[in-house]
Amino acid sequence: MATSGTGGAAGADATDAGTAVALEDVRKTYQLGEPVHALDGVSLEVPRGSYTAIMGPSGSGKSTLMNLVGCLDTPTAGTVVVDGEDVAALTDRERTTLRGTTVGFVFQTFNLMPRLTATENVALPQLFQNVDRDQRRERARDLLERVGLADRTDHLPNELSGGQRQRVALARALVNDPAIVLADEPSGNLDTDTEADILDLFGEFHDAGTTMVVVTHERHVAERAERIVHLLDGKIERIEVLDESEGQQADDPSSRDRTDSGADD
Ligand SMILES: Nc1ncnc2c1ncn2[C@@H]1O[C@H](COP(=O)(O)OP(=O)(O)OP(=O)(O)O)[C@@H](O)[C@H]1O
Repeated sequence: MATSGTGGAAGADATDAGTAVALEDVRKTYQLGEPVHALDGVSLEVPRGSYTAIMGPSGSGKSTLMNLVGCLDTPTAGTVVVDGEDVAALTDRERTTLRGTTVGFVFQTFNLMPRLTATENVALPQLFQNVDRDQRRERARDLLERVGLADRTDHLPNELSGGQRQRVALARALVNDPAIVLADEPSGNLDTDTEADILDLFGEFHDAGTTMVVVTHERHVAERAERIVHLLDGKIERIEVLDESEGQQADDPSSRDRTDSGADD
């Protein structure tokens, strides 16, 4: 299950209960003067409960891909299916609901509310979940403790360091226990110890069944995943299967370091 063995069959499996995210021949073109083909025919299946890293040079389309999977944007062509839903077929309201309940998004810019404390920021997404105030605060404080901020719960964002803000954003992304966590450069601002704590936390969520998709420039961060999708010029260059922990790919040398034919035109 660590990788799609069938390449271009993403669409066929799009509503498969075992698939968290399916992209089929996805294109995203920005029209700013000269058209920019940020994604140029990407097909990818992300199995439920898997841990995927996305790597690639600056401008290769990583953030564009994450925005599509996070239901923040729609493709120019092709289909994006998240948790069984074709994102393009949803109304704005349905897309917002899917984003709020199924996906936890850790942005490169943290988007914290400046006038809310760390606890209030983390508790915010639960407002849409019918959780009462005390429970919201308790859950938020618990997560802040898990990201190492037990002593900063009442601080405002501008009273926190960049790395601490990053951890508040992470706690907020996890607060609704989303089925899919998307993280764009999650450890960019963190010192080595904090980074290790965050990556351990990702590992815990993955062990508990959460689907993890992490964009990173750092090889050691990517190596926490089961596979690395390498993007180049808006296309999947290759998919590298790591999968040390599961052992299920160990007998299948053909699945290592291979090119996913479904990703190519
Ligand atoms: N809103 C936009 N309007 C126009 N062009 C855009 C827009 N967003 C991204 N692009 C262009 O699309 C391409 C892919 O950008 P994207 O942000 O997805 O790359 P990336 O791999 O995430 O890069 P980085 O590692 O630098 O964050 C780039 O050439 C970028 O300039």
